[in-house]
Amino acid sequence: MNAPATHTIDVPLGARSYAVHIGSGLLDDHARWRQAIRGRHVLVISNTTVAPLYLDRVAKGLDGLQWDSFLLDDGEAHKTFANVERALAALAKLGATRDACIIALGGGVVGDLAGFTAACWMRGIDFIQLPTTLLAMVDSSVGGKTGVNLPAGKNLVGAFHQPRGVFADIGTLATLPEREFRAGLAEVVKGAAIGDAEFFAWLETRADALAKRDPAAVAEAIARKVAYKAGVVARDETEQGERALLNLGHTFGHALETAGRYATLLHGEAVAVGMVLAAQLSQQLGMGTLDDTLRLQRLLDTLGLPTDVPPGMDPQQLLALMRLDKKNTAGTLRLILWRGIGRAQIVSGVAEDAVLGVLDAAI
Ligand SMILES: NC(=O)c1ccc[n+]([C@@H]2O[C@H](COP(=O)([O-])OP(=O)(O)OC[C@H]3O[C@@H](n4cnc5c(N)ncnc54)[C@H](O)[C@@H]3O)[C@@H](O)[C@H]2O)c1
Ligand SMILES: O=C(O)C(=O)C[C@@H](O)[C@H](O)[C@H](O)COP(=O)(O)O
Ligand SMILES: [Zn+2]
Repeated sequence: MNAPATHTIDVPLGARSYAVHIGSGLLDDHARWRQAIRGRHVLVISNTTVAPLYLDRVAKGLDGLQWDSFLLDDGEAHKTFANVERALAALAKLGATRDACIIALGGGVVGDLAGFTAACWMRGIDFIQLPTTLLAMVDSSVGGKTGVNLPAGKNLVGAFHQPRGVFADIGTLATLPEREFRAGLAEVVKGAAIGDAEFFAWLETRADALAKRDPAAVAEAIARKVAYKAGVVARDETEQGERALLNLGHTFGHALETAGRYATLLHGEAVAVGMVLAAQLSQQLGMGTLDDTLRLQRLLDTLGLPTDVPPGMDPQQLLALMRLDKKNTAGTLRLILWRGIGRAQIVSGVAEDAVLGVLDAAI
C-alpha cells in the first residue's frame, strides 16, 4: 500500500511553538528538519541499537556542519546523570556554542536524556526530536518533559525544555521489535482513557489492526494521540494543573519499573498495568465502575499488553516508591484516577490504605 501522507500537528506555545511532523521517509527529508538547526554545531545523541540502523541517513543531512555523535548503551538503565555528563563532555569536545543543536535519534530514553542535556548545556540550547519508537512518536518526543532517572526513582531529575521540532519517520517502525511496538500502544490507550471516549471506542474497533501494525491504523492512532497531547501541553506546559492527567497509570507504573530495576517491565507495559491499578483504585473509592475497568483490561489485552502486576513485587516497597512521585504535595499522595473511560481526574489526599488494598489484591 502507499505510505500514509505526512501529518503536521502544531504545539502552540508562543515563542516556543513547534510542529510535530509524522510521515514515512522523514529521516531523508533533510530540508524539512535541517531548517530547525540554527548554528554550526550539532551533536546527534542516539544509542548502540538505533545508530547502526539510522545514523547514516541522518548524517547525510548534516553536510557542511561540524557534528559528532554520542551513543548510549541500550536500555532504561542508561538514562542516568552519568550519561548526561558524558554527553555534555561530547559537546565541550565539539566546541559547541550557544547556537548548537542536539538531535535526539531514538526512543524515549534517548529523547529524554538528549533533551535534558540540551537544557543543561550553556543553560539551554536547541534540540530536535527524531523519534524511532512508537512510544516516542506518540508521547515522549512531544511536550518538553526531559530528564533522567535516579536510583531512588524514575525521572526524578529533569527540566521542561521544548524541542524546536519533532520529525517522526514512521518507516523506522519497521525495525522496532514487537514488544516495543506494543508498549507504545499503551501510551496511545492512555490518551484515550484520560480524555477521549470516542477515541477509546475507535481503538476498540481497530485493536486487531493496530496489533497487526496496519499502516493506516497506526498512522491515524499516532496523529490522534499527538493531537490530544499537544492540546493538553499547549494549555498547561509546565504541569500546573491539567497536564498531570497525562500521568494516568504512571504513579503505579513508575514504581513498578523502579522496583523491577527496569528489567521486568518496559515503560509502556508498566503504564498498562498502572492504568488497570488506577482503575481498580477508582472503583474502590467509588469513582469508576467495574465495567469500565474490564473494558480497559480487554483493550490492553487485545493489544498484547500486560494487565497484571508481575510476580515478586512487594506492596510496601511500591508504596514507598509512590511517596516520591512528583505529583505529591506535603506528605499526601496525589494520583490520576478516573470516573470512567475518557473521564480522568486528579485526586489529592488518596489514603495509603486504599492504595495498599489495591496492591495487596493485585499481588
Ligand atoms: N518525556 C516524556 O514525556 C515521556 C513520555 C513517555 C515516556 N517517556 C520515557 O521514555 C522512555 C521509554 O521510551 P521507549 O519506549 O521509546 O524506550 P527506549 O528508548 O528504551 O526504546 C525501546 C527499545 O527500542 C530500540 N529501538 C528504538 N528505535 C528502534 C527502531 N526503529 N528499530 C529497532 N529498535 C529500536 C531501543 O534501542 C530500545 O531497545 C522511558 O524512559 C520513559 O520514562 C518520556
Ligand atoms: O508528558 C507528560 O506530561 C507525561 O506525563 C507523559 C508520560 O507518559 C511520561 O512517561 C512522562 O515522562 C512522565 O512524567 P513524570 O512527570 O511523571 O516524570
Ligand atoms: Zn509515560
